[in-house]
Amino acid sequence: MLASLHSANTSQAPVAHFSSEHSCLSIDHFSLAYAGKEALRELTLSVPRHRVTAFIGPSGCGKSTLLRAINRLHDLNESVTHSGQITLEGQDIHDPQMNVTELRRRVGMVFQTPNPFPMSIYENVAFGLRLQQRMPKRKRDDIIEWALTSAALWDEVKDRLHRSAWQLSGGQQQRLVIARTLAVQPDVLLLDEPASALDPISTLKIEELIRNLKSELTLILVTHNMQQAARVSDYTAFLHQGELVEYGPTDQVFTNPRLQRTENYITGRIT
Ligand SMILES: Nc1ncnc2c1ncn2[C@@H]1O[C@H](COP(=O)(O)OP(=O)(O)OP(=O)(O)O)[C@@H](O)[C@H]1O
Repeated sequence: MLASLHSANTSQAPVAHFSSEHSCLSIDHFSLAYAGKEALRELTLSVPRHRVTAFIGPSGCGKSTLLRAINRLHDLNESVTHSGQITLEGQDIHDPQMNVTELRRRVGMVFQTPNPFPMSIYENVAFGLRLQQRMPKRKRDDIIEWALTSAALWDEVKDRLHRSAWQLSGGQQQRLVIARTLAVQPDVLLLDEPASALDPISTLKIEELIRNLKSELTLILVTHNMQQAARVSDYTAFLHQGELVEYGPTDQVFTNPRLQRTENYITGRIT
């Protein structure tokens, strides 16, 4: 899959462009404001399928806002206004035909702090499946084993599936949350600083998991940790003050950025 570079019409940002055949999610001149204050400005980019795309940028540049927009988590916030378009596999996520529950099944979200539900390991992973139509227990058990295996947790929990999820370590809880999200078979996984609350060993496990999961789905990773973005992502987008500054193959963005602003951030001159 080759990314060509072109300039977005409005911002002149160097942007990797993927054909619709390779793109899973497309963001087209998307702007978002909280109570009239712009947090994202005219973002245009497409996210390639079965790759890890990292969003980096200083605090407050709009990374989490973008993830929440992709999941329509701002729907109940009346102060939020937006313009432009986000499409998932060609379908406008704000189209009246779009079922928001189905959107959130197709686009899973994992937050910074692990948030297992106060129930057993098994029930956590089964949670989303129970919202779907009735499923035979045998099939549900198979999916739970598959999701826990995909999240690299099965071997550690297979003998205590009915114990409380809260007995797990922080790193295991985060992998459980990822398993819970995978169980409903999303197309996209949004990860908002998924390892920043974890110790170094747990962080490496999450990074390895992210690299392995791209055979299953498309991943978008928000991280402050540039080494982490360089280690796990295939493409990197640099946001600054709500604008997309640069987007391209991770090696290129980190070793040969096209814009001075990107280099300033990567070398620590913008914090
Ligand atoms: N619910 C909200 N209401 C009002 N303003 C908000 C809200 N959430 C975020 N903002 C503002 O939007 C801008 C972007 O915030 P956002 O959290 O998306 O940035 P970020 O890049 O994820 O930051 P960080 O790396 O610190 O998490 C900031 O100016 C922030 O203050």
